[in-house]
Amino acid sequence: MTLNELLKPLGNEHGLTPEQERIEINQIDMDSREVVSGSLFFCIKGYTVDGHDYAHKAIEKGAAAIIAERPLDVSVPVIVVNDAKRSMARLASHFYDEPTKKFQLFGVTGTNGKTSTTHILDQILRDAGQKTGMIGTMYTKIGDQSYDTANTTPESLILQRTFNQMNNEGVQSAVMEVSSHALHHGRVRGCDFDVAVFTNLTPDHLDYHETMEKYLFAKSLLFSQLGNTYEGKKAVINIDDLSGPRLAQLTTADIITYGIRKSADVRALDVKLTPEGTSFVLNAFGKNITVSLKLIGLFSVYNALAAAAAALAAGISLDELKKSLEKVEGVTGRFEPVQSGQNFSVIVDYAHTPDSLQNVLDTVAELTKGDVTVVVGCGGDRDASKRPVMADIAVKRADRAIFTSDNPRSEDPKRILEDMTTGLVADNFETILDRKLAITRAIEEAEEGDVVLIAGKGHETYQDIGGIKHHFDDKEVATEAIRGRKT
Ligand SMILES: CC(=O)N[C@H]1[C@@H](OP(=O)(O)OP(=O)(O)OC[C@H]2O[C@@H](n3ccc(=O)[nH]c3=O)[C@H](O)[C@@H]2O)O[C@H](CO)[C@@H](O)[C@@H]1O[C@H](C)C(=O)N[C@@H](C)C(=O)N[C@H](CCC(=O)O)C(=O)O
Ligand SMILES: Nc1ncnc2c1ncn2[C@@H]1O[C@H](COP(=O)(O)OP(=O)(O)OP(=O)(O)O)[C@@H](O)[C@H]1O
Ligand SMILES: N[C@H](CCC[C@H](N)C(=O)O)C(=O)O
Ligand SMILES: [Mg+2]
Repeated sequence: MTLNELLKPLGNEHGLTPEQERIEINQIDMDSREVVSGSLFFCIKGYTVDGHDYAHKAIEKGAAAIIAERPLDVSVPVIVVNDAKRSMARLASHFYDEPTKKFQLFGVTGTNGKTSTTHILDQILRDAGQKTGMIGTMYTKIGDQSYDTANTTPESLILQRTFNQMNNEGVQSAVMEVSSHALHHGRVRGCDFDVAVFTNLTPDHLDYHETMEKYLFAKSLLFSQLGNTYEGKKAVINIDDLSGPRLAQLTTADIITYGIRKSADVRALDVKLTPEGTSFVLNAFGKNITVSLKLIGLFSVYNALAAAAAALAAGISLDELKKSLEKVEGVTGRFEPVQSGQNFSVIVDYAHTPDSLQNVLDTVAELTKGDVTVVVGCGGDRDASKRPVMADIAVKRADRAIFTSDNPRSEDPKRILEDMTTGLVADNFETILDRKLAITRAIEEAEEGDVVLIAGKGHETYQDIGGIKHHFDDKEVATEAIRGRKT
């Protein structure tokens, strides 16, 4: 594609000579280390460094033109824009010929349940015979091939590149998690969502968004960018959540509500929770069907409803989706039991917000007669306001809490534990900084019928201490501790 053709979405006035307009662009990049001969390089101001400082490196590697937010004294054409990130999102979708217009795109946002909901929806779509793509916290997946990702929702350029690959590989539907950071940063600008799903909104990321109002505002961008009703776009909204009705007001798309407590288009009635699974009557647009899930807890019913409503929005039949819901297995690291022949339960879960910890502890309490010990910490360089709240939930809803390190990142792990426990009035907790020791202690002291809930890191296979990722897997450590017990 020529530079002139590539720049079309930005308007026509770039001050380029006819010769510069004809420059052939064969790749677009935001990382100088990936630039090849003929790349267009975007200078992005990051949190750590400023991409403008890497323009020279990019040119050394063959960049043919630069998009920047200020003029640069370099040997290749520089197109100056007000906001390089926004321009990148628009140009990336154009460069790859608007890939998301060519398949069905589902976006799932909300504080908790995005990964779980996307996995359930993916199962339903696959069972309906579709080739699917997935983008989220755990990986990017195209068909059966998965790729590592650094973010829950990657930067626009990486997103559009991935969508292009999905398109080339014949993907019919893609399901993605859309984080509030991504919405606020404009990473999903240029994504043509067909169905947007809202799970819930509870406190998290307030270091970044500052207030719940601003956090909701960021989430709402997914719904306000959904387009108008004539395009058949659908907004799938949890109407039991306090923010649900507000989001419904912020979109002109068709609305499909789901929930349990209130009247909704897609509703679960007569919910029965057991340690083995969950059953309910699924009432969808007036039609009833019974569903038995292998998934545990009321929150899983919400995730199943969200996925079911999105699938119905996309034309999947109720009978088809019932079959998928009944076979869907839990996602790695989400309420996942660790079994090594012991006579007590060990559950690894990814609860890292107050609401998810509360939900999971309530679920455990409801399903068990024994004592519950929770092992939990809070991540460093993340919302510190949730630390005392999570500690308070832990001591109130478990019989005993062991507070430990999560991913301290650049913070002093002792300080994080102090943030959690200073002012905590309770006598049923202790702090053990070393996560392995904390898990081992909880498991060594468990008695028959008890539950040990290891929360916060779920599927993660590392612990980030001071920016270095050490191998750490809660499930591995728990299995080792169970095997090491004398009885
Ligand atoms: C705070 C934040 O959002 N950071 C994101 C940001 O990193 P950054 O600002 O530090 O980037 P930087 O290193 O300063 O680089 C700036 C620019 O210089 C370029 N560069 C850099 C070095 C070089 O040699 N050459 C070069 O060209 C970089 O490619 C980049 O374009 O841009 C990176 C590339 O896109 C992201 O991976 C990174 O996410 C980090 C990993 C992160 O932790 N983000 C969190 C806050 C986040 O976004 N989380 C949400 C999920 C939240 C949730 O709901 O749970 C998510 O969607 O992941
Ligand atoms: N619908 C829900 N409501 C409340 N808590 C939930 C819900 N679904 C899952 N959880 C809890 O939240 C944890 C994380 O779930 P999941 O990974 O699906 O969320 P997520 O929104 O993808 O999180 P992240 O923001 O890290 O990507 C689970 O381990 C469980 O404890
Ligand atoms: N996507 C979440 C993951 C948190 C996981 C937890 N283990 C932590 O490190 O805080 C975040 O970036 O806030
Ligand atoms: Mg996720």
